[in-house]
Amino acid sequence: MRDEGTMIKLNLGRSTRSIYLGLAFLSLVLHLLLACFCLSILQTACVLPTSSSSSIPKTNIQHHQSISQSSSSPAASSSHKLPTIPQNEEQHKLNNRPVHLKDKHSFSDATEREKKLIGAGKVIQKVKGHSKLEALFQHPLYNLPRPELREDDWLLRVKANEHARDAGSDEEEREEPINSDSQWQSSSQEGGYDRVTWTSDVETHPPWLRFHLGISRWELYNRKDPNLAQLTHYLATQRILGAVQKTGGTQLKLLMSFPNYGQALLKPMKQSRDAETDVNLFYFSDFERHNAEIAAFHLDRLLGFNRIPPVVGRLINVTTEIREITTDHRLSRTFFTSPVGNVCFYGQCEYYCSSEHPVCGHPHVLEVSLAAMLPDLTLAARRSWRSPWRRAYSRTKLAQWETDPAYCDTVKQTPPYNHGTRLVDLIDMAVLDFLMSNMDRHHYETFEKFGNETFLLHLDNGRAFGRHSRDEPSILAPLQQCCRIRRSTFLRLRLLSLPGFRLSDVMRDSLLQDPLAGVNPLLSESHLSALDRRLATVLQVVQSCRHHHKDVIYNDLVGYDEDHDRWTG
Ligand SMILES: Nc1ncnc2c1ncn2[C@@H]1O[C@H](COP(=O)(O)OP(=O)(O)OP(=O)(O)O)[C@@H](O)[C@H]1O
Ligand SMILES: [Mn+2]
Repeated sequence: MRDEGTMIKLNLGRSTRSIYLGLAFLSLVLHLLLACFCLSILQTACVLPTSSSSSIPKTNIQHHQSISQSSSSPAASSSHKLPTIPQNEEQHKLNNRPVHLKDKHSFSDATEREKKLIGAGKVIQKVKGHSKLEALFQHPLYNLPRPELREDDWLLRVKANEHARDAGSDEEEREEPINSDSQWQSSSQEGGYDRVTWTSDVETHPPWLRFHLGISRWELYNRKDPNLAQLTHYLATQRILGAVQKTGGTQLKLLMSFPNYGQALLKPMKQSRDAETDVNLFYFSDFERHNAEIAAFHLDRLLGFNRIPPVVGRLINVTTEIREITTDHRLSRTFFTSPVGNVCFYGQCEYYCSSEHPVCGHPHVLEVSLAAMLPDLTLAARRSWRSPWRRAYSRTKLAQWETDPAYCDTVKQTPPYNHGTRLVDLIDMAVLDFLMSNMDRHHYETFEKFGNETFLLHLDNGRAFGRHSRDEPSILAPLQQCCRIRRSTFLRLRLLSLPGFRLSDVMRDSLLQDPLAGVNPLLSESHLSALDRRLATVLQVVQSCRHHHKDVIYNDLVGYDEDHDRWTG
């Protein structure tokens, strides 16, 4: 029995061992199969997103996909060169920001959101290859020879520092902070500001300062200046140190300050993007729109004017970035929590500053526009000019230009419109305003330093883009009544009416560069197509002028190749 027992045990032992061996072999084969299977799946998964991202992003999701490939784009990488942006700080702030982006893929970590905040459009253009926007800016009409600038054609120059020998300063130790008599030294004693470490060497200047130093007699910025992208990135990402109400003007706006003395003018989102202005509301009662400020900057740049300070969209936290840091009691007093738990405020101003017209976070996050501030008035005084075609700002009265068909003859004889380019500059502004349906251009400004020989600043565009279903022909009155237009403007307008450069298309492309484009398109399709319709109207008015008058075209392009004229239509 014992032997039998041992036999059985031995037999059992042998068969168990072979069963184990078999099982081990099976599991090995299965593992191998599994590994092969996984590998093949992983490969497909890696290929898929690349192929789908080669198309023009149309939805939010596709948009984010193409942005997520942006880490190596020049826009993104150049931003790392900025000396003033502490990366950790930005990440920290972004991490604290409640997410309300419609990012279905939601890897939604700080880096993703940061990528969204830096020039998304640059990436989109890359993915698309040769975009209409790129083609437009490569056209000769956007690369005309620039007038040679003399010393007094610059708005500001860094004061030569007698003690610091800047010439050929290749030793780093020599980079001293600007001395106390420097015009760039701020008198502000508030805490939190970075120690000023910039010198007369441009490389050390923060983007806002480079913007100020780049303002010339003929334009606010050079479109090709790489500092432009750095400035918008700066406005979109810098830590907010201060927020106070800006006085002057009628509606609520805030002056925001950043660690290295940069400042921006903030206009908050008050209505949804698609809300059309009530037809029964007079133009002077209309709300201001943050997206109109952003879109106006892009449109002005597309028209080749470069007369609007750069404006960028941003999501801010009204609690941590306004309420908790403001020193403005008139502002902080107006904060409250709405019935649904959103943090709101209304500030103190002439129009719409009441609890019936609150600006509300969601519950803390608010869309705003941030415009780069112009140099302080003590450094660069500006003159405000009343527009000859100013509206009556009355429910009953009409202005003279609305009833007098020969009004322009009077204007043409009145200084400064009787000399130089002032009249055609005003007409440029009328074209811009008609395209975006801005009826609120009561004044315009110029820099005092340049006298009458200079460009016109197109500030305050918050009431543009209110209605897309209607056009307002009276905005074109200066063009219609004077029948005069700059040749460069006319040729660019004609170019923008061609399918290859269509205004609505380049505008859509350009607006994709704004960080808020990742939240919602900055202009609805109806507003974009209104631009094409209005452009056609402008060209018709010029056409009809040319039928009835001589001297319609003011030739500011002497020597410009006529072939380009023919080529653009
Ligand atoms: N980017 C800027 N930098 C410096 N100053 C600016 C800037 N934008 C506007 N301003 C100044 O602030 C003033 C008020 O701004 P804005 O015109 O946008 O406000 P508003 O409330 O719409 O004014 P209004 O009711 O008079 O139209 C302007 O007259 C202008 O002088
Ligand atoms: Mn205004």
